[in-house]
Amino acid sequence: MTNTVTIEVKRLPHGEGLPLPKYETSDSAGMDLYAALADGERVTLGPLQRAMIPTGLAMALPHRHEAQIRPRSGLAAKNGITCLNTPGTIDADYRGEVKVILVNLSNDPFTIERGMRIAQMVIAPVTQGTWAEVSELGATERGEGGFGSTGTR
Ligand SMILES: O=c1ccn([C@H]2C[C@H](O)[C@@H](COP(=O)(O)OP(=O)(O)OP(=O)(O)O)O2)c(=O)[nH]1
Ligand SMILES: [Mg+2]
Repeated sequence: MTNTVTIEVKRLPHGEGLPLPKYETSDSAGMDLYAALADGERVTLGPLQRAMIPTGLAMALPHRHEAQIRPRSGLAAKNGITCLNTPGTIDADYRGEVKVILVNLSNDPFTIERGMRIAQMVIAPVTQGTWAEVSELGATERGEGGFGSTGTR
């Protein structure tokens, strides 16, 4: 059974008329976010250009949850479009508009219009950490090895 939590959502004026994000299939992890640009407005990203795209939504996530804004693989594979700060973090206490920072990593311009599904949002539980300061950390098999220390094959 899929876990669900209820998310309060407020449509901002420029979000009116767009559907609320939804899961495209029954077991999808992410809901696709729509670009809430004005009717007829176009944002064209040239190579390596970025833009913050409005979603027209503000939300109140449940305590101890976050939303992760992730790229859509189709846009990445076909058009080189990804989220610059992936995964973007939406904090549970954020009440502003959710925005998507897109960047064009291809050599061709890419145009975004109202209603395009530009990214996806995954809801995830959050664990906060508290520090326990020590003078020595416990020994492990890995130790300080990292960054390829185990080889490539
Ligand atoms: O892709 C994103 C990333 C963040 N946010 C919003 C929600 C998030 O709760 C807030 C802060 O994000 P973050 O902590 O990543 O940014 P910051 O640069 O650390 O800003 P702040 O100082 O406001 O925390 O900005 C978005 O709308 N889209
Ligand atoms: Mg922050």
